[in-house]
Amino acid sequence: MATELVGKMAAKAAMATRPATRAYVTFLAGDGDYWKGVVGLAKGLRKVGSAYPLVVAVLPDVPESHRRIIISQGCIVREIQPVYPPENQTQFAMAYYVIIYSKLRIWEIVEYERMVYLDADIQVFDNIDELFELPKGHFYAVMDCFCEKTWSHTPQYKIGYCQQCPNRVAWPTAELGPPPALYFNAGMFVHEPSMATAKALLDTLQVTTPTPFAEQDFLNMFFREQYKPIPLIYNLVLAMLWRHPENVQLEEVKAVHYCAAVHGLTSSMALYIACFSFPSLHVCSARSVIHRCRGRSHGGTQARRRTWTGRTSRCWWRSGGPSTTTRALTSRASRSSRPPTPMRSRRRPRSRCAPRWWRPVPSSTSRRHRPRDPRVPAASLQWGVYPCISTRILLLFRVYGLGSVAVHLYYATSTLNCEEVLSEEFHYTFVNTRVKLVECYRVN
Ligand SMILES: O=c1ccn([C@@H]2O[C@H](COP(=O)(O)OP(=O)(O)O)[C@@H](O)[C@H]2O)c(=O)[nH]1
Ligand SMILES: OC[C@H]1O[C@H](O[C@@H]2[C@@H](O)[C@H](O)[C@@H](O)[C@H](O)[C@@H]2O)[C@H](O)[C@@H](O)[C@H]1O
Repeated sequence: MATELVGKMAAKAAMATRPATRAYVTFLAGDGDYWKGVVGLAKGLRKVGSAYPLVVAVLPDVPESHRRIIISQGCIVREIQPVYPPENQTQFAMAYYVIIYSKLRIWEIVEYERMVYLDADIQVFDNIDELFELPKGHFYAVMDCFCEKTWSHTPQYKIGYCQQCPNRVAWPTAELGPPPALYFNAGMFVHEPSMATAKALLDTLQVTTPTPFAEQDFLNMFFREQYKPIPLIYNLVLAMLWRHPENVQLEEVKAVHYCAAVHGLTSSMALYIACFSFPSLHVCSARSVIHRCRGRSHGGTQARRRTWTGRTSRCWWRSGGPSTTTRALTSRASRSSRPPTPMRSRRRPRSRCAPRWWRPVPSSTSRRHRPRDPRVPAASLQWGVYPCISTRILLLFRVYGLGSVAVHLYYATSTLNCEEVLSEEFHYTFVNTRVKLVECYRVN
């Protein structure tokens, strides 16, 4: 507690002395729940002792009530005008991407000589102020992944090529020409606002055919020469966990991007909404679901049926470990009955690079000899998962309190060590029709 207080005082002092030429910036549009993501982002940046303010570029349609809340969290609200792409028949990957071109307005916030843009569905778990010290003249962002279904319109997806794992499927240069240029995720980037750049962006946009990933595709085209990849610890797109776990050093992750986290889990969302409105609903623990899954594991060789137990490693969230609520939920939940019907993935999981931190543990290895991470609730240490479970995500939740759902996420994939995930509690908020994970730090 004392260190946190010192961190905050240091951050306030640093903020007071440093010229306000640097700031984080996010984008907020509409009257949906994205403001909650902004609140979570503001709390996260404060909690990690960031020395710079958070500017929120809001479209005119953001209600006054939402603006007041984000201002109360110390954000600087800056209204921007919408930017629309030229009229075109192109289908965006997501219908609402049409408004996200307005993100380009942040180049007009020229009172800052350098800004770090973060989507409102990003949460920061460690200080990332060092990004402001990167050499000027480049566009810094994290490489994206092409493996989610949202990429099904691309040749990369069709042949199973991904820049995150270029050796898995070689790019067929003979048929398709040179491989695609490195492509970044536009949920986080470091940029230098300037009216000249803003004008060049908006003028170029008016003569550029819109594409499925809207402003992300556009920015990748515009900054193709200046783009410099930075480590994924600054923008861990959740899909990386089940697509390229070998590229993820969980203990190093500083910012998590909750996009593509629960695409297409419509029945689970319906389940959430049901629970969301019946506050006393209590659902089972991951453990009973795993036992149930064991009976359902599909395919896979006998060798693969061994119980694998990921090593006990630090959970991502540098908190002091799960709250008492988590422990209570974990232990209490383990007594509950019928688990929800596990989701089945519609597609057979793509061949994956072998996950790094998994290692086969002979069944004789008793739990006694496994190192115990004190921050991970005891219950979750007993869980191993069969790598061949095809179910992608089993969501277990208990509704409590006013409108927040404490969720114990269990990714029943062959790649994720459930200990890392189960050791944390999330607050779900509903962001439009897509459930997003936003860990909202409690109001301090
Ligand atoms: O209705 C919307 C849709 C998007 N956004 C903003 O645009 C960003 C990008 O949208 P989204 O996170 O849905 O994109 P994803 O990374 O999930 O594709 C969000 O994080 C918000 O900051 C918003 O404020 N309102
Ligand atoms: O407008 C296009 C968006 O493109 C990016 O999201 C994508 C990308 O992450 C894909 O890799 C996922 O598969 C996909 O689900 C997700 O929507 C940015 O994060 C977001 O800010 C925004 O620019």
